[in-house]
Order: sequence, then C-alpha cells, then structure tokens
Amino acid sequence: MTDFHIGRLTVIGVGLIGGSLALALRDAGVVDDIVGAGRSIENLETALELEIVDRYCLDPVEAVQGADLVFLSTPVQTFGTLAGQLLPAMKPGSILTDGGSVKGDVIRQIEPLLPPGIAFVPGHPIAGTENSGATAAFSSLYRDKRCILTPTPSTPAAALETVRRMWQVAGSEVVVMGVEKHDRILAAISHLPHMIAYTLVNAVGSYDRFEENILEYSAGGFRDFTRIASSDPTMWRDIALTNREALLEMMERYESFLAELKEDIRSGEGQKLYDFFLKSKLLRDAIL
Ligand SMILES: NC(=O)c1ccc[n+]([C@@H]2O[C@H](COP(=O)([O-])OP(=O)(O)OC[C@H]3O[C@@H](n4cnc5c(N)ncnc54)[C@H](O)[C@@H]3O)[C@@H](O)[C@H]2O)c1
Ligand SMILES: O=C(O)C(=O)CC1(C(=O)O)C=CC(O)C=C1
Repeated sequence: MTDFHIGRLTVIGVGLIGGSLALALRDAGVVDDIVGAGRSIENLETALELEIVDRYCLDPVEAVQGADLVFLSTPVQTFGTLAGQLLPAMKPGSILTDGGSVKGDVIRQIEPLLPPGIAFVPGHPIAGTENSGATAAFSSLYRDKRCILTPTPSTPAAALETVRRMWQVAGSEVVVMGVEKHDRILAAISHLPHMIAYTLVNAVGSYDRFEENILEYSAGGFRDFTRIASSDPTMWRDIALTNREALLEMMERYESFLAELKEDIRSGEGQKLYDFFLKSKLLRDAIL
C-alpha cells in the first residue's frame, strides 16, 4: 500500500512513454482520472480502448483543465510550443513534468514560460523500446529501471518529492542529477548508440555490389545490434538536434576509436586487436 495519490493526471502524447506511465499508475491504483491529449484521434481512440486513458481531448489546453499533474511525452522539440499553450491553463499548485530524453534544451524551452504557482520537474525514465504509439505501451516498462530527475534552482522541493514518489510507484529507482551530467551521460549511453545503429543499417542496406538486398542474410548479430534503428525517426531527429553538442563530442570520440581499430586491422596488430576486444567484452559482461 502507498499513501501516494494523484487526482487527475493528464498525459500529453499518449505513446510508449506516456501510455506506460499511465498504465503503471493505474495498475498501482494511485490515480483517480487519466486524461490523454495528442494529435492523432486514431491513437487516442486506441488509448481509450486499451484503458490507458479515461477520456481524451484533441485540444491540450482543454486536456490540462483541473489536472493535478501534467506529463509531457511528445518529441522534445514540441515541448516549448506545447508548454506555451498549456501552462496558462494549468491550475495553481499543479505540477508539469516530462519524460523527454534531453534535459538542458527542454529546461531552456519551458522554464521561461512558467507562471507563478506552477512547478516544473524535468525528468527522464531510462527505459524504452523501439516501438511507439499507444499500442506499444505496457505497465511494467518502468519496473526495475532508473528514472533521472534534473531539478533546477526553481524546482520546488515538494513537487520534486511528488514526482520522485510517482516514479517509485511506477517501479523505478529515482536518481537526481545535474542537467549537464544527464545530457552528457545520455549522449554516451543512448544517443550515440542510436546514431551508430541508424548509420550501420543505412551503410549496409545501401551496399549494392550484388544485385540483391543483403540485409535478407542478416542473422542474430546484425539484428541484435540494430534493434534500436527501428525507433521513431521524429523522436531521434529531435534528440540529435537538441543534444547536439554533447552528441557530436561523443561521435568524435567514437570516430577516433574506430580510426585506431582500422589502423590496427590494416597493420595486422593481432595482439592489440585481441586486447581491445577483450577489454570491451569484460566491460560489457560486467553490466549484464
Ligand atoms: N522511446 C523511448 O525509448 C523513450 C525513452 C525515454 C524517453 N523518451 C522520450 O519520451 C517522449 C515520447 O516518446 P515515445 O517513445 O513515447 O513516443 P511515441 O511516438 O510513442 O509517443 C509520442 C506521442 O506524441 C504525439 N505527438 C507528437 N507530436 C505531438 C504534438 N505536437 N502535440 C501533441 N501530441 C503529439 C504522437 O502522436 C504520439 O502519440 C520523447 O520526448 C522521447 O524523447 C522515449
Ligand atoms: O531500449 C530501447 O529501445 C531504447 O532505445 C531505450 C532508450 C535507450 O536505452 O537508449 C532510448 C531513449 C531514452 O531516452 C531512454 C532509453
């Protein structure tokens, strides 16, 4: 049993991330009423059928009326425009929080728009899949995962505590972290791998030395490595552009490692290659 409770939750963007949060909180029995908002009626109808939301509105301003907590879970470049519409309509004392994959840019978009009496708690669940939309949502997505919160000096302590409890109820371990650290760590462990996976699929998929699609021959290695290249292009365009500096720095680091690997292969440095592969294996085995 938990003493945590939300009267009305509004989810803006009822896809994998927002829908899964709604389902987790509903399953835990901590929310009275869930309102969804978004652009696609078809997706919102699906969310209603799957009992992710109790009702929906196409107009986000209408959707936030009377909400105690509003969760933004659309692609990150939409946050500023949406916040500009929603914030004046939110009730005094309510909380705006988000699940966006980038935090510095999101805070820069939202904080200047905050009216007095509305708290903003920037957040990011470190959980997901390559699937999107309401049909991709499931209530256990956040169980035993981490959720990072990046409060700013203007985030009220009580609102931070409420959002922390919300993610704990959804099953996550909450980590509070500085914005800069968040964006650099995520550039390394999430944004860079997605860029590499997209590049790999395009590089191999466009190889036309033989007159057939060689991807048809791909087995476990290629498929495991590139699962995340099936992720939503809009979401990843927005992440790449809003965490640009940290991502470019990690891409350059990656390029220098790849250049050294190429050199060792070219010059037949067997021992160096073995040591490089072994070091990588030990690092990865340790996180499994
Ligand atoms: N997918 C992941 O693995 C993952 C993990 C953590 C955080 N995130 C972040 O969560 C957010 C949502 O990602 P998702 O995977 O749930 O995406 P999704 O595509 O499953 O859901 C997003 C929803 O937002 C709606 N939408 C898009 N633009 C809109 C607009 N302007 N106004 C209203 N609704 C709009 C879409 O119709 C869709 O239903 C993104 O900011 C993403 O960076 C994603
Ligand atoms: O498992 C996946 O498919 C994911 O891409 C999830 C993942 C990641 O681990 O990179 C993607 C984006 C996030 O913001 C957080 C998590």
